[in-house]
Amino acid sequence: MSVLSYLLLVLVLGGLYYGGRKYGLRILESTVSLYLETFNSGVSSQGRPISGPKWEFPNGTVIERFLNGRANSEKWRQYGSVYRIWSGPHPEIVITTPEDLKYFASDSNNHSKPPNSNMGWFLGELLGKCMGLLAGQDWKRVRQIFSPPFTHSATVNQIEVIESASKEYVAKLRPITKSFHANATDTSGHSFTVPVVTTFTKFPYLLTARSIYGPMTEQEEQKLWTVTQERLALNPFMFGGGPYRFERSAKGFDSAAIRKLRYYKQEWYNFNSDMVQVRRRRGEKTAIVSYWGDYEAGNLTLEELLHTLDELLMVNIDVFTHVITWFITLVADHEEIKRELRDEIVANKDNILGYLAQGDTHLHRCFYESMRIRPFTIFTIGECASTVKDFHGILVKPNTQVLVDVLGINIRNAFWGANSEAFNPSRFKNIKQSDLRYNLHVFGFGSRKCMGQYLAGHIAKAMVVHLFDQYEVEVLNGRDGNNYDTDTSSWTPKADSSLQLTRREMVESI
Ligand code: HEM
Repeated sequence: MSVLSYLLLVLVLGGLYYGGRKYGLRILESTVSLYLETFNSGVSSQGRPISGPKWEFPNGTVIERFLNGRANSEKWRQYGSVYRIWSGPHPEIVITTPEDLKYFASDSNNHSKPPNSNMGWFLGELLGKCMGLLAGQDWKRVRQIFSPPFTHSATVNQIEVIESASKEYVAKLRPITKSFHANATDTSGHSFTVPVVTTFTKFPYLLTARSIYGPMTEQEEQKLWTVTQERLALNPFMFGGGPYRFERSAKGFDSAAIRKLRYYKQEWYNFNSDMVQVRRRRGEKTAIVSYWGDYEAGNLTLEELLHTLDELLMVNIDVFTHVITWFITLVADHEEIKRELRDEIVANKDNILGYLAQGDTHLHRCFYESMRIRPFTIFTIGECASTVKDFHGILVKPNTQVLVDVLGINIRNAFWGANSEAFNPSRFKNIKQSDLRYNLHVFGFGSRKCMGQYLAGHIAKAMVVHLFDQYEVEVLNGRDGNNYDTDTSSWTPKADSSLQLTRREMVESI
């Protein structure tokens, strides 16, 4: 080899190495995108082509959809009203209008869910068989077993307990919050400051747990809280995708995560089994005893039982905290709305239980309005139709997951008028319930509506009623003009405000 050709070879190899290092990721992403668009497009080549963001290493666009949903909902509008994103190698079709939602939901009884919601093996280990991811007869069977304590009438029977526990919790906020975070500061003799997220996470969670386990001792609550922390520590792997999508690669890549997963699964089994034994010995017929009985009778598998309990508690802790933090922050930050709420609370103090259950109150409208403008997830969890779906010529193949852009329904929708982003609970006053069906997404749609919606509503409303009755509530930090800070430490973007609470000694307590 001559010196010249050797130099040429070195130049070419060096160029490839340098180019690979500099552009390797882009080349990889473009190649994978092209491959997936050709061989796993999710749409039929007989119809109109679909566009959407490019596949990104290593998970497609799924992380972006969960953690940065609000910004992406805006950014991805450039792809039209129906577009495609990716969860790992799986195409997911996003619809953004009430008309398309109505058309998609028209046969929702026959919809299914893709295995592990397209999130891979690690999520499947925790939630693969939970009710929310089942379909067909399996879903019907499991929903029938789990739903009795959560029906409207069953939760109305729990309101008294929820109401008095909330009143007590709120009354003791100063000593309670001082004990679990250092920055629950006294600003004067009557006022103190609390961060909304930590103050309203554990208590509503334990109230939800009470509807499953019945009254719990302090030790049982502490144990549940410890297991919950172990479970929440697994969320990054569950959402992280990459190697965690497959059993082999997860085990090869991160044995520590696998050890944590196994430990949690054993602890979760032990906790529930212990709770059942104690309640059985006392002859109590709480929901957990009935669920466990169905498992022993062969009506539920152990995975269905433990995964669904995980869904009810561990998944929903982030959902519920999200909803409560926005409910409180938005009311606290709108003087007129806050005043109207206080007046309504005073007017209803002799019938507080009935007031909490009512759906035609300012309180209820505040609850719905906060969920409308601050949904816990911008893109829905998604489901698949069993037939081809024709969205304006884009033919989505059966069993392809379809997601709804909730902001497209709840905000960027002519139904809500010009000021659709403003927090204005009164807008619900003149709207018929039936008109909300495809124009509002808060507790889901079709037959898969949230099983915990009544319980969640009663708990959230009871907390808000007592908070605003007992204190003058102001948003101290966490707002910058019209924008609010969000807590991005987990998968739902909670309101990250701090509240100044001042005892309302002058107002007669309920
Ligand atoms: C205010 C708080 C809550 C909101 C906004 C909410 C919202 C939702 C939504 C939108 C869905 C449909 C998910 C999908 O697209 O598949 C859903 C499903 C579900 N939710 Fe909730 N949820 C809340 C609280 C709760 C609580 C506290 C529980 C437990 C007691 C719960 C249990 C469930 C279950 C089991 C499902 C699956 C239903 C099925 O597939 O049949 N939720 N929820």
